[in-house]
Amino acid sequence: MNIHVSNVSKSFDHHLVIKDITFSISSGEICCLLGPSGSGKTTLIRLMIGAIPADAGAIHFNESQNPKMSLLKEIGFMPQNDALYDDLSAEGNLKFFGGLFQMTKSSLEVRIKEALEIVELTEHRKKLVKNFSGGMKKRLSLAAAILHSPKILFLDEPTVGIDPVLRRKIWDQFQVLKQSGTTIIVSTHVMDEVTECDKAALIYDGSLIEFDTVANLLKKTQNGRVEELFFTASKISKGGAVQ
Ligand SMILES: Nc1ncnc2c1ncn2[C@@H]1O[C@H](COP(=O)(O)OP(=O)(O)OP(=O)(O)O)[C@@H](O)[C@H]1O
Repeated sequence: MNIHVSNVSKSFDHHLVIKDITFSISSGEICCLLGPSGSGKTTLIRLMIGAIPADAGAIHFNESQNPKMSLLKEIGFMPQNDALYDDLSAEGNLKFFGGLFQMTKSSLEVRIKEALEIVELTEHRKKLVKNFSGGMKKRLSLAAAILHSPKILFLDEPTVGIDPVLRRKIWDQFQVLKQSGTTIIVSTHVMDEVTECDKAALIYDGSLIEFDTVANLLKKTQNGRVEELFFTASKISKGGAVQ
């Protein structure tokens, strides 16, 4: 599904935190949201999934404006802070989330098995989540987000606390999802992950200061290094030109 964000703004307590943001992402693209802490990445994701209403502007998935009930099943969301039930097992959590998406018993069973394999939690499926490490919770959250095979996947810092080997595996999985047409929006502070993405949105203090392909953005930096994108962001925000 394509995503169109048009002139979206959002304030909290009279403080404007998302400022007239417009961009588009095509089906099967991976777009990362880059910006310093507090720049508005999570808020933008929450606006896109329809968890909070925009004060102005609109968000469309293909031709349909979100939020819309019929679009719910098309959206997968992995929040920054895991939204899991501590007193349920890994499998119990996935059954619960699958139930929300009204998956049939048989497809739920198949998808739980697949999702647990992807995040390497098969052997821990019966364990209560309260006994999970932070990284295991993160992986289970990811399994919950992809369980219903959403057409759009929103990931808010998905690999924090995950070791490099599994992070590589998870990104391989994102690339597989992309190949099958899933559109992925991911906020990240991990530099290596930026080069996995097709497009990047640089956000600073609630404004979209750059939106382009990662290849084009890297060409605009002084040394072609991903880290420079962050410095670019702050230079632009201070009125400096991109060198
Ligand atoms: N529910 C809320 N009520 C009031 N202010 C909020 C709320 N949610 C976010 N904010 C404010 O909006 C701004 C953007 O926050 P947001 O969490 O979107 O940033 P972020 O880029 O995701 O940061 P991080 O990288 O640290 O997760 C911050 O100033 C934050 O304090």
